[in-house]
Parts: sequence; structure tokens; C-alpha cells
Amino acid sequence: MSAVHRALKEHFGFDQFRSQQQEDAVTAVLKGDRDVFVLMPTGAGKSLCYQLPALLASGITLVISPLIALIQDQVEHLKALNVPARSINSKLPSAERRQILADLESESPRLKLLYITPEMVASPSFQPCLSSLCARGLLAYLAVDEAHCVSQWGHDFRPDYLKLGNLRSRLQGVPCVALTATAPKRVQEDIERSLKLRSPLVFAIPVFRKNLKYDVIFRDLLPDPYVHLLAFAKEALGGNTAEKGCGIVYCRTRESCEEVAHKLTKLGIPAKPYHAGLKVGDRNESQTDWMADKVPVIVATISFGMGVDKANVRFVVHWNLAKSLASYYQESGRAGRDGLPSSCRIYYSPKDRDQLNFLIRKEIARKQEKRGSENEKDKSPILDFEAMVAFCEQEGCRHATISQFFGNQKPNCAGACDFCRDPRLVRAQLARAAALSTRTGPAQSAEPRGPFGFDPELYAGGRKGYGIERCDEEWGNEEDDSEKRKKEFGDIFRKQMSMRRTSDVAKETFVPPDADCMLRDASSQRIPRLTVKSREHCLSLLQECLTNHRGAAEISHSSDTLDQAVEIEHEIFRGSKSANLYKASVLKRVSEMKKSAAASVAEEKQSESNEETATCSSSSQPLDGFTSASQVYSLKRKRVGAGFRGSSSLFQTAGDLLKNSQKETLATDKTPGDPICEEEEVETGKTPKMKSSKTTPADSSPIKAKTSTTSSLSSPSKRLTKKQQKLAEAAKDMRRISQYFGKKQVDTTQTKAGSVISEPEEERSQNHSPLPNHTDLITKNSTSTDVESVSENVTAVLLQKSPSAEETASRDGTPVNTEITAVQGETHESDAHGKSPKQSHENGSPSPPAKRSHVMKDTKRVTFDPVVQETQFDTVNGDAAEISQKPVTLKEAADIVVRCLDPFYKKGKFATKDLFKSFARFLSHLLTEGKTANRGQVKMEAKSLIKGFFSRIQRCESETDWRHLKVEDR
Ligand SMILES: Nc1ncnc2c1ncn2[C@@H]1O[C@H](COP(=O)(O)OP(=O)(O)OP(=O)(O)O)[C@@H](O)[C@H]1O
Ligand SMILES: [Zn+2]
Repeated sequence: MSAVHRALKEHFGFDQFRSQQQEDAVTAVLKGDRDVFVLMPTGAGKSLCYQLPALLASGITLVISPLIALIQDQVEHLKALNVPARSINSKLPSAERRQILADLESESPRLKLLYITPEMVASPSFQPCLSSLCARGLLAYLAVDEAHCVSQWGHDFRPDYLKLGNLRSRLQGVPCVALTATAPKRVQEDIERSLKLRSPLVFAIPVFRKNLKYDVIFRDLLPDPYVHLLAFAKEALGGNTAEKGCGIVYCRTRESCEEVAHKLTKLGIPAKPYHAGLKVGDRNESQTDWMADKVPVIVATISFGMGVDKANVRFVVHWNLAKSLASYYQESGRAGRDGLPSSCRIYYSPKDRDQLNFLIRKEIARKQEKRGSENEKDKSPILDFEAMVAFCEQEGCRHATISQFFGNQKPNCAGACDFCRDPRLVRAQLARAAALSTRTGPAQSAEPRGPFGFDPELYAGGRKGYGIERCDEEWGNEEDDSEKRKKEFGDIFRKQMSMRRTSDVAKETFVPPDADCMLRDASSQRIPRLTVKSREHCLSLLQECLTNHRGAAEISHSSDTLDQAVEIEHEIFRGSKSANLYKASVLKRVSEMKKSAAASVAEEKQSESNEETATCSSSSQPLDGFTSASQVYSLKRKRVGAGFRGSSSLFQTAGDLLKNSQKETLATDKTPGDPICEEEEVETGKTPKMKSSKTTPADSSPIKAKTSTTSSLSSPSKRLTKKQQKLAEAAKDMRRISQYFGKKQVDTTQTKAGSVISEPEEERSQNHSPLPNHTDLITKNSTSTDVESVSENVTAVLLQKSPSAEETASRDGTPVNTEITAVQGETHESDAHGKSPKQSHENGSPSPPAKRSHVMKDTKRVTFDPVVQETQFDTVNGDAAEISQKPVTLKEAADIVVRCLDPFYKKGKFATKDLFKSFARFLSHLLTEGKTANRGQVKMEAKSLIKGFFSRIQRCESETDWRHLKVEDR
């Protein structure tokens, strides 16, 4: 027996090499006169090609590996074999690190293998050690595992791997061993070049593995994909789950991991999820249970599996498409390492394909943008992905496709793929898929949109970050990536938020300005997603405001308002970082100009006052599909402004509102007429110069009816028009009104007085502008106005003053939610008046707004505290019981839920605030969907659901914690 074979047996317990190639590679590495390139499929035993020589050579072998997790696996494995191997990484306790460094600096280090990431090997802190090892000639080999990461053509390119070229130059005379499982020809060449391999000896094993059976199933053609998956898994596992082997299901997102694991378990095969969103303990448990065959199926993102060496994997399913054929080969190659028949299946879906395609292209675009130039290699991921797609959509041998992709000869498949087994079935499936896509239209539309279609931009590939995670988790190297990831997440988050505001993803492409565009720097694309059209609109707002507020100090000496507007707009443009900030600044500027003009306005004639209002109206139109927080705010304010004389400013702070409302209280009768509020203008798209209470009682337009009522009811006008009187009469029967709205709880919010303003966020996010909807809703009920207009002021104040408002209604702080928050304010405001419907009835007329200061105080006290609100319901008068019988709206349910959940949140029962909000939102929907429960019922149900929920879990760690709540508990 040769020394090498003895060492193989002694250190690794193997009687022989696994293959001739393995033996040859070991021999070549040991010889040490040439660099070596090992190209062997997953599981072929590549590691041994450097590990065994490392043990036989004198000195230390430096092993570069991309992932700490992967390194840890390897090191643990070697430690178990009593091989002196260690790793230096950021996760290492400092004592251990010192120990390792001390050993490396000693005269004859004990260590034989030192595993390290490319980042760490290039880090300044490691350089002294590296130089010392080099200088003393103690480096036996440089092994580069997963060497394809060095290639920009490769599917897993890591920039840090490029630094290895420099390392190589420093380690003159140290033989290099590069290893990879997945390297198409051009990647191989790239690796050789980048790692400066000197005419390396290549040891390659053909990629064909005859024990692996490949097939592709079109998921969309299945009546129940989960049942289909179950049958497949059962068959692959040999019918009996626990003993005969195990399987991996790869999903792209955490959410689908959870979903698939849950379904499989429910259907009878225990399965556990594995993804980065799990607590480390849970994730490890999933892995250990699976490794120990306690759980047969692990449903994982692709971060799982690198370094996982389990022989009896009987199947690998791709529930979502892999991003390249090389990745797919590697991932599916985890099946059948013991050489026994195993299955690899893709549940293919064209929708999935389109999503991934989109994400890949987006990623390329992002890189190009960052780099500022295009690169030939940018196309590589697309080509790789196209190979993956071709693999799924082809009529041909799957094995042949894989082999050819890696530059191998076409193998003898012998029925180890679905096509070779029965080509007719594959063709039939393709035909059915084609028919389906014809029926449903092309899956790949330019801008597929939610909520049921895929809206790649809005959710970055799905509500739970579909697709991002794949990239995110791909290389889970926490060493240097955390900041980058935080930033990436921040960017995505901001983008998502901005998109939810705009609900308009179609505005990605910059439309250049027209020749006569007045804007300065008109063609600048400095602010992403800010269109020329938006800027022009803002310019016109500014100009209009300048024209109409010549009294404003800032512009009083100017003669050319357009020039001034251009200057102001440009100044704002230069000073803004994002489209939203830009637009908010414009609105703010408009508001400021109006404010400074307000004093004089108050003394001006009524006509001037009206004109101002009308001017503001024009500002209220959504800015080119964009609705910033401040704009939503301003849209709401605008209506209020129409109701409150002197407070028609487009953008007002809480303080302004307070001032205005106080002014309002003091000088109620200053204005004889009632300006009409803007809904009509928005509705018709016109920008009338002036509206007044000249609207006749006989006016049949419901909008006008509503608008004139708004103003008259919100202002304590002494003269009621006929229309107003009619409305006041209608308001007498609040119960009837309540019932009317009770039926509409899905898209309306019912206040105690029956006012309506709201819609579910999901729906709202579909709308380009919240205002037309709002108008629509208001049109449905003209009696809601008194409460609305009063309460909006209060709400606006509360929006600033009450942080709980944000918490209550906003999951993510979007303006959409802000508006929902506003609705809350309205609801409570009506309560705050202390007027029950009965009281209104008794008064015989709609009540004027209470003194603003009083309202402010009361509302602040009650608005966001459902307890207080409920107390009021219970104590105001005898009709409270009646009211509490009314079906609750979504928003009311949210109030209740938030209140019930709050103590849990305070006790730290939620890992994050967002989770708390999401859960509150989820519960609110759960409690209201398809139900007409009253407050009491909803409260009880909420409490019981929450109690049940926390009796099962200690702490809510992820959205999946409540995934099954609906099914199980409702
Ligand atoms: N000569 C051998 N005889 C028996 N088993 C072997 C031999 N060489 C390696 N193995 C075993 O084969 C399995 C796979 O080896 P290894 O992890 O090195 O594969 P790999 O090619 O590096 O795979 P991957 O691409 O996933 O990293 C391991 O369990 C290893 O112990
Ligand atoms: Zn075949």
C-alpha cells in the first residue's frame, strides 16, 4: 500500500479513491510542480484532492472558501477526523483567534489547513500573518474552493474572489489548486486567467450522473401543485418517509419555504423550513433534524446545501426556478450522492420565469448604473438564465443539455430524464402550457401589475421580497456584507415605499423635456423617478401661487412670476434628493407663500379669498401620478381649507391648523359665502378659478351637494341653504345611515355619525390618486361632511402629535397609511364631539364644530385610544348600545386590535415593531373579512385570537408565526 493510500485510510477512513480522477488529482497536487484545476461534480470528492495532500505536505494549506457557514462545516468535519484544521473569521472568539495566530507564528505550526474567506485573506489584519508564513516558506498550497466565484461569467461571481489574483502573485512558488463543480468552458478559462494558474493540470469528471433522474413539471397546469409535490416526494422516498431517505425542496423566498413546508406537513410528510429569516436556533434545528433523518424534507432557500453532505438525499425539488443552469446542476446535484437512484424535479412556471428574468435584468441594470458603463460580461447571467429556461422548455434530453452546457459529450441518458423516458408526455405538457398561456395572455408583459398579477416593482418580486432573498441569501457572508445589505434593504424599502405612494411603476423611463420646456436643468435625471412632467406641474403650481399671492413678502417686488417660479423650482430641484422630497418641498414652498400672504388675505375682500381657495384647488391634483406623504396630507388639507376659511393652504402643519382653527373659531362669520371644496374640480379635472356658495339648493349634482354642505356644515354658518337643511334632516336618522354604511364596510369607514372616508390599503395602493376615490365615496353620501371637515383638522394635528396614530394604522409609514390614520382621526373626532347620533337627532340640525381648542383637547385624548373610545360609546347616552351593535369597519377593528395587542408589544412579544404592525393589520382583516360583527364581538374575538396566539408562541419572530391563524383559529 502506498503512503498516499495509507494516509487516505488513516485520516479519512477510505480504502480507495473514489475515482481515477480523484486519485490523479491528489497525486498531481502532491507532486507540487504544477497548478491543478479540479472540475468534478458535486459530491465527487473534490475536497479530498487538496485535503489529503495538505496532510502529507509540510507546512500549511491556505483554503479559500466563500462562506463562513461552508468553512465551518468543513472545519468541523476535519476536526472530527482529527485533522488539524481551523478557520479565521469574524465570528471567531478572540481567544481562539489569538490561539490560532500564535500557532501560525510559532516555529513549526501544528495547523495543516487554514480556511479563510477571500475578504478575510485580503484584510489588513491578516496581512502580517500571511507575510510571515510566506517569508518562512510555510505555505504548502493555496486551495481555492468554489473557484467559479472568481469568474464574472460564473453564476456566483464574487468580486472579492478577484483579489485572489493579487494573493496569487504574492505567493510565488506556492502551488494553487482550484476546485469547482460548475464551470462551463468560458468560466474555466476565466478562472485560469484570474487565478494566474500556470498551465494547470485539469482533472475533470463528466457532469453526467446516471443515478439522477431529471424531469420538469409545469406547475400552472396542476390542479393542486402541493398534492402533486406530495405524491412525488412519497414516491421518491419510497413510500415510507422517515427511513428511506430524505429530500430537499428549494424555494426562492422565505415565505414559500414556510408555505411549502406547512403544506407538506399537513398533507402527511413532515417538512421543515430553512431560511435566513428564521432564528438561528430554529434554522439549526431544521438542519439537524433533517440531517438526523428526523424530518425527511427540508424546504429551503438556496443558502441551504452548500457544504451539506448527506448521502441519502432521494430527491431535490426546485419549487422556483434556479437562476442559471449551472446553479441548478449544483443544487440538484445534492441528490443521490450515495449513487442510488434519486430524482431532480423542477416545478416550472412561466410566471416564475418572468419574475426571475425581470430580477436578473434589473440587477444587471443596477450594476451598470453603479459602474456607469456596460460590460460584455453583463450578459452572462442572462445567458445562463436562458440556458435554465431552455432546459425547462425544451423538447430534448435533460442530461444532454446539462452535459453540453459544461462542455462535455452528450451522455447516454438511458431514460434518466422525462424526455428520454417518454417524449410524447413532454411534448403534450408543452402544448398544454402553450395553450394555457394563449388563453391567459402572455405571461411576460412589460409591466405586470398586482394585486393578482405580478407587480415586480411594487413588491420587488413579491410581497415578501420575492427574488431579493435569493440574491440576499446566496452568499450569506456576514463578514462584510451587513452594511451593504442594510443599504440594499434600505434602498429597496425606500423604493417600495415610494412606489406604494405612486402606485405607478410605469414611470421608470425618463421622458426627455420638450423643446419649449421652461425648466432649468430640464433634462437632468439626477432625481430618480422624477419626471419632467412632474417638475413642470410643480413649476406651474409655484407660478400660479406667485401670481395669486403677490402680497407674499418673498415675491412682492417681482414682476415676472414665471422666471421666479423657474428659479424657485430649480432651487428646490437642486436641493432635493428624491422625488418625494422634491415634491414635498414644492408643496411646502407653496404653503409658505400662502401663509405669508394669509394675513393680508384675511383682510382682503371675499372675492380675493375665494380666488385663493380656487387657486389652491388647482394645486390639489395629484402630481403626475405621484402622491407624497405631504401631498396626501395636502390633499386632505385642501378640502379642509375649503371648509375653514383662512385655512385653505395646500400644505399646513399641525401648528398652522391649530392657528387656523383658532382663527376660525374667533372669526366665524367673516366670510359670507361658502367656498366650494375641490372634489368637483378633481372629478372633472378642471381648475376653476373660483367657487362660491352660489351653488343653488336645486343643484342636482351630488358632488356639489356634498361640497356645499361641507363648507356650510363645517362653518357655523347661520344661513342654511335648502340643500343643507335637507342634509341636516337626513342626518337625523343616523341609525339608518349607519346601517347603510355598515353594508359597505369593505371599502368605507364608518364613523359614528356615518361619515365615510376610507378604503383598504391594498385597494388604495392600486389607485393612482387617492382623491378620485375619495370623491367617489363622498359622492355616495352627502351627509358625512360635517364630521369630516371638522375632524380632518384635528386629524392633521394628531398626525403630528400622536405617534400612536402612525403605529395604529401604518405598517410602513406610507402616506397611504397616513391617510388611513386620518380616517381614524375622523372617526374619533366624531366621537369627540360627544354627540351621539341621537343627540344630533335631538338637536335637529347638524352640529357646528365645537370650539377648536376643545375639540383638540378632547380628540387628542380619545382619538387613538380605543379604550377611551369604547368608554365613550358606553357612556355617552342610552343609544350607545345601539351603536355598538353596528358592524365594525376595518379601521375600527384595527383600533381594537391595536389596543389589544399593545400590551404584548410593550412586553417585547414582538421581535420588531413592523411585525407588530403587520400582525395588527392581519388580525384586523381577519376580524372583518366577510363578517358583520359588532365591536364587542370583534373585541372578544381579537382578545381570544391574541391570547391563543401567544399561548402557542413565546414571541412573535416572523410573519409566518401567524400564517395559520386564519385556518386554525377562525
Ligand atoms: N475516496 C473516497 N471514498 C469514499 N468517499 C469519499 C471519498 N472521497 C470523498 N468522499 C466523500 O464524498 C463526499 C463528498 O465529498 P466532497 O464534499 O469533497 O465533495 P465535493 O466534490 O467537494 O462536493 P461539493 O461540490 O458539494 O463541495 C464526502 O462525504 C466525502 O467524505
Ligand atoms: Zn435524457
